[in-house]
Amino acid sequence: MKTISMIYNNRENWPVIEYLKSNLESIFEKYVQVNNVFLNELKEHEIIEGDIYLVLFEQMIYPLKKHIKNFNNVVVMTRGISRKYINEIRNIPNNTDVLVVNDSYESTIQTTNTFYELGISHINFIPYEEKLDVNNYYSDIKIAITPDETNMVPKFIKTIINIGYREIGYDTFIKIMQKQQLSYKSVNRNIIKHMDDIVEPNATFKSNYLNSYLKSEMLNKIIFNSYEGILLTDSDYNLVYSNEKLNKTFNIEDNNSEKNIKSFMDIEVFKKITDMESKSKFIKIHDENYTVEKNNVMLMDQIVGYSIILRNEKDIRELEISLKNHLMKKGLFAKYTFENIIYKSNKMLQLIKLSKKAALTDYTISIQGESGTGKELLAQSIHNFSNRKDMPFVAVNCAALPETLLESELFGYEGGSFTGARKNGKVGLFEQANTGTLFLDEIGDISSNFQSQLLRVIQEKQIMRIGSDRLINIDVRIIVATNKNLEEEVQKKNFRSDLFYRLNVIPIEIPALRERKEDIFLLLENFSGETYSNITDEEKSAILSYNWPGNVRELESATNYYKTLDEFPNYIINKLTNNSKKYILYDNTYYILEIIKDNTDRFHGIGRTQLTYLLKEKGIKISDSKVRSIIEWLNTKGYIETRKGRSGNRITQQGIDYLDKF
Ligand SMILES: Nc1ncnc2c1ncn2[C@@H]1O[C@H](COP(=O)(O)OP(=O)(O)OP(=O)(O)O)[C@@H](O)[C@H]1O
Repeated sequence: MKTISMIYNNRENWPVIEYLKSNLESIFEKYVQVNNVFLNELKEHEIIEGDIYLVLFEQMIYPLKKHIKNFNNVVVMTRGISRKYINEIRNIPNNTDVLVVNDSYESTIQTTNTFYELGISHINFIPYEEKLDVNNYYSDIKIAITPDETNMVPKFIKTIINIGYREIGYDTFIKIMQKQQLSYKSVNRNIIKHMDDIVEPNATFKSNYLNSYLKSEMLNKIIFNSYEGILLTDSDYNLVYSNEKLNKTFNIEDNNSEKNIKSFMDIEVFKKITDMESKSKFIKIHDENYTVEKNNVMLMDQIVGYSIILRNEKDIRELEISLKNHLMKKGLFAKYTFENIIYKSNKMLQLIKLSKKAALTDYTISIQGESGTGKELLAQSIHNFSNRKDMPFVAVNCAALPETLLESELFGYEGGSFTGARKNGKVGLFEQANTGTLFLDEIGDISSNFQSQLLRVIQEKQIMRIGSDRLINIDVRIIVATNKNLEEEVQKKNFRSDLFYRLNVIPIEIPALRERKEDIFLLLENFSGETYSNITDEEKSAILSYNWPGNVRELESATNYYKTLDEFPNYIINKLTNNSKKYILYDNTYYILEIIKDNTDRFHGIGRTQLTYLLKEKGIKISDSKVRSIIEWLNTKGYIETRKGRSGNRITQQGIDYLDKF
């Protein structure tokens, strides 16, 4: 709490003394204590205590010389006039003589000056002097203005405009506030309210104050509540500003400015911060990890201070998680990174090197590759490696949607713009992907009309929702993918060449799996897990010689098949044996299906026990649980039907067709 010493000559005008005290207290509330000091009661060299010495007139400063130590804290009070009386004064006819009466000659002059400074000059203000009020000196004057000193107005004057006690001017409050760092929210609010009530000569001052207050409030809102700790110091590391987060980190009581930051930091932390040469550094503070960024504040070529920003690793992670959660909830999230791409081949190594470089740019990337080669996996990895990784990743399969739907999905629409449209309209995927990445899969399949629309969006970086005439700016990185050869499509005139060149800025071609056989076993090992060691050499050579038209996706499903049934599908093994019946050795599924077929007519089907018996009879060693799982798989494929009771398992037409393929 600060003390304001209000200096008066004497106690004569007690109501004003009380009034001014309450005026000060109404603005500074609990933050100040007001003491009245009367010059005529002070002893010879008596020192007045106080953080601020508030005097009514400049003339009072001189007598204070003997009683105060620090003249920096003397403030001369300005006074304003309540707005409600001004119009009454303005309505006085031109050139009228008006007597101004106040309790002392000094205050009478001060009041008169205030009127002139407020631009009221159409009347003649005559300052009242008691000693002249003899011999009808003022007898021609008919109107008097007084700040509540009506009893001092000569009796013959009938019209008195009482403007009430003059209030303390807002510039006085602001001076006190700035000198004593009393810039509390409620104090600022009180001053602004007070400004509306009184008129003061210095109107520009008022608007400047209001603007700077609004600006600082806005900055405060952003900076003060930031999740980052923000600290501003002078060049000697004395605190100039700290926001709430920083105050909490270091337990700083508010408005502790002019303190050296050393006073609230551990010496090691202080040293690390002051010694910092690089812009950013990791520092442990109270056992938590922070990244600290320090920047010089320059004036001409001199360092006048430092701005220091602290980010708690935990907060950054939480922020990332909450953004990711939000995007995940909305499905706008890329799951895969380059770490998830399994490869060994040099071809893939080069491709990943190129993709990583491309990821760091904002150029459009065009991925070409057969189905199942990992185009979406690569697109997601590129997004997660790019600067947009914390922003949305939106994938659209262009071949899966009819043209009109694709258009409304991508561009969105205004409410009620077509039949069946949602009432409130729809935000398109371009907008949802804003600041992130849009992955357009199967781009080779879009209609020529849609090709034109897409070209426009890519060129203009703006979209317009269907049914709207408002352009929306978008900042989206586009990755397209196709299993078609787009160059050939351009030659065949199925794809616009201008769009092709726009999309093909960085072309990446993923080789088919058969063109990078080195990757096959590594992928197989990853997909099969523990069961990898059970895979026989014959199976491996079959896998290697198979040409994998479905690429990695097909290898993944074949491995899942193996994990369930302990063997690979016939069509893979068959390739090795070149259509010879030897495959049966490797393929119990085929053998079981054949037995079921042979038994379907005779017994209307065959039970599992009987089946296992027949298998054993033929010298095939197979566990009961294995037979069960093969039966289940054949059922799910629709190759057999399993009925309860004795009729057991029967082959279906589909099963017969499947067998016929071999
Ligand atoms: N190199 C790889 N490492 C690990 N998994 C892979 C690899 N390549 C592809 N895959 C996996 O194969 C499957 C198919 O990949 P993806 O969907 O990315 O292929 P695509 O080329 O986009 O297919 P389509 O053309 O059919 O859309 C996915 O499960 C993916 O995780």
